[in-house]
Amino acid sequence: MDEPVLLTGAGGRVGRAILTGIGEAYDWRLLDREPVAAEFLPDRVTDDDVIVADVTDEASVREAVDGAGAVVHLAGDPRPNAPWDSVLANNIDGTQTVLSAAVDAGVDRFVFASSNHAAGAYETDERTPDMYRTDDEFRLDGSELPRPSNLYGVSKATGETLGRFYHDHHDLTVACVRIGNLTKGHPPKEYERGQAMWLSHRDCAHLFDRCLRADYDYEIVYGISDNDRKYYSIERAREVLGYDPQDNSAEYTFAGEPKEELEPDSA
Ligand SMILES: NC(=O)C1=CN([C@@H]2O[C@H](COP(=O)(O)OP(=O)(O)OC[C@H]3O[C@@H](n4cnc5c(N)ncnc54)[C@H](O)[C@@H]3O)[C@@H](O)[C@H]2O)C=CC1
Ligand SMILES: O=C1O[C@H](COP(=O)(O)O)[C@@H](O)[C@H](O)[C@H]1O
Repeated sequence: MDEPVLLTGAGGRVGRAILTGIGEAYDWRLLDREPVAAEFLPDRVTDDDVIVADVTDEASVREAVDGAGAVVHLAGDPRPNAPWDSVLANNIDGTQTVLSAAVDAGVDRFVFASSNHAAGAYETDERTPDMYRTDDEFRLDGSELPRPSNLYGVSKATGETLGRFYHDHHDLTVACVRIGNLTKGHPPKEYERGQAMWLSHRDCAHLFDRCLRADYDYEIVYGISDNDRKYYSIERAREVLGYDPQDNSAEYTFAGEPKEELEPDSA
């Protein structure tokens, strides 16, 4: 891509994973309401490319998106127990502000950080905990209707719908990534659900790279590594985006230790 990519929420956990993995592959504009730590800034990023602003501040967002070819929109309140006033402002109004500015600026594609919590209510008492286990065949694939776990999940389902609206009416290419549970170095410890939806840092960066490069129209995909335990299908992401994850929570013990290091030396 020749034009810059605007990354909102650049200083957060997902933003840092993306910048660490593919920071040198694009010309970035980074927007966050907090300063982005210098250690995560790609080499070519200058002070002019870093915007400290809120995504609900329309004038700042319009300036940030001007001339960008794509937007990766991460900024928002990530707390599953976030209150309505926060998700309404940061997640719903913020996403609409960025989408609206993006189409007005002629941006071609928009990659949205949705969440497992947009569909968390499929995890019924009858299905859990079996669905978190390797031998269970239940799968969600992104074609199902949203069933949010909480108001945060409602805000993510709303972001997906806003993306659909701007795709249908303004021809914007949109990918909504229902991110599972991103942790660095190892899967969430002693947490079956978290290990079923683990997204490693390198698979996260690779998936967002594929969202920026692949040819598609509007997609909802799950963002998890290739975990043996899984209840989210990653087949659509493989087929349409060319996602080829390298990590699997089964390569770690339940306590989060890499199994390889525990195996006796075979030499
Ligand atoms: N970390 C995870 O496992 C998952 C994350 N997500 C989504 O990914 C996105 C990023 O999440 P994380 O990096 O984990 O969260 P984070 O809290 O580490 O990062 C969010 C970043 O966005 C910024 N931000 C928040 N509200 C803003 C606003 N109104 N204007 C400008 N900047 C704002 C924050 O300053 C922060 O740097 C969120 O939308 C979250 O809902 C979804 C599923 C799982
Ligand atoms: O959307 C999100 O989901 C992950 C996983 O959810 P959890 O309920 O298992 O913790 C969460 O860690 C992350 O903060 C959130 O943004």
